[in-house]
Amino acid sequence: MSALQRPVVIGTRDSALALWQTHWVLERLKELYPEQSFEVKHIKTKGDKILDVALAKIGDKGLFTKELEVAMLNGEIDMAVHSMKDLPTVLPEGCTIGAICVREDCRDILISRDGGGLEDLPQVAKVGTASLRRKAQLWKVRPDLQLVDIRGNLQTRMRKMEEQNLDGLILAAAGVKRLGWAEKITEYIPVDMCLPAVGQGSVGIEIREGDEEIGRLVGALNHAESAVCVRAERALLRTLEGGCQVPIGSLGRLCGDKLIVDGVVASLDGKNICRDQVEGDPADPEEAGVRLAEKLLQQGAREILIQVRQETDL
Ligand SMILES: NCc1[nH]cc(CCC(=O)O)c1CC(=O)O
Repeated sequence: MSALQRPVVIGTRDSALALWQTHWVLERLKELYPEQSFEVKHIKTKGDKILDVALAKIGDKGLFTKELEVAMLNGEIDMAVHSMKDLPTVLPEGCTIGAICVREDCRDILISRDGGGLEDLPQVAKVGTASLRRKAQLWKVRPDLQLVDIRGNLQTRMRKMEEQNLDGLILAAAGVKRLGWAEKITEYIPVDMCLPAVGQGSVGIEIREGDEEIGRLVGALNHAESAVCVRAERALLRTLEGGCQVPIGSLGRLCGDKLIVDGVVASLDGKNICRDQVEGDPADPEEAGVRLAEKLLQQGAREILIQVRQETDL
């Protein structure tokens, strides 16, 4: 591919994790297109500015992505690098996903003060997580835990764990590993116990719809297997109309020539949990995601979601 006669501008949030992910994308692009010049532009999002309110209460879709999309549609940047899990399932008009990159470990992890796993935490231990999805699923196995809201970027959360005297912290493995803190992980939480967030562990590149040059450039970073799994998960979430404020988890996996998709919808207290699995065709991941969502809705997820929306007042 011939180089564009101008630098290609990559937009990113400025958290340490976002920068790590953006530099990973930048390095891959430079390897692929040594003749092309690139620039990185940092953009603050609403989610980076409002740090003292629980995400479930802000409840705003695109909290970590909107300012980047505006900059992209204005032509200030050519692409935006996101954690797929922060990217809403419906994108603004004019925006599209150019690539879903190879997925890191998709699991949630525990960092505990005493170095043990979930089972070793003392009764009524205080554990930090802001995610309703994690709370609901963990309460099912450890109803005694005090799960306290904790927000901010990864460094902030680690600091708050000390300051607030928490016994543990639940985070996504991908972010912790990317920041080089893998040795702090005291347990990988099995996905059978806690299904990850839709898209967790995968980095996505959003581009302008119809921008063929940029589309070709970033298309090379698409990882077919990861993309199939994440597309199925996103179809499930879109069908359930859940945002980060609703306890929904999902994981797509390729097993031979089959796509296996798991999904969960939970009440806020974790007492009512609806979880199931479907098998689908990797050639049509959306069909599998939608079918699983409909199956869950029939099995009680509809009532759970109505109740969650009332309780979170959104
Ligand atoms: N909600 C914040 C967020 N967005 C993406 C990640 C981790 C990296 C990933 O899932 O790709 C995190 C931190 C966390 O949940 O611990």
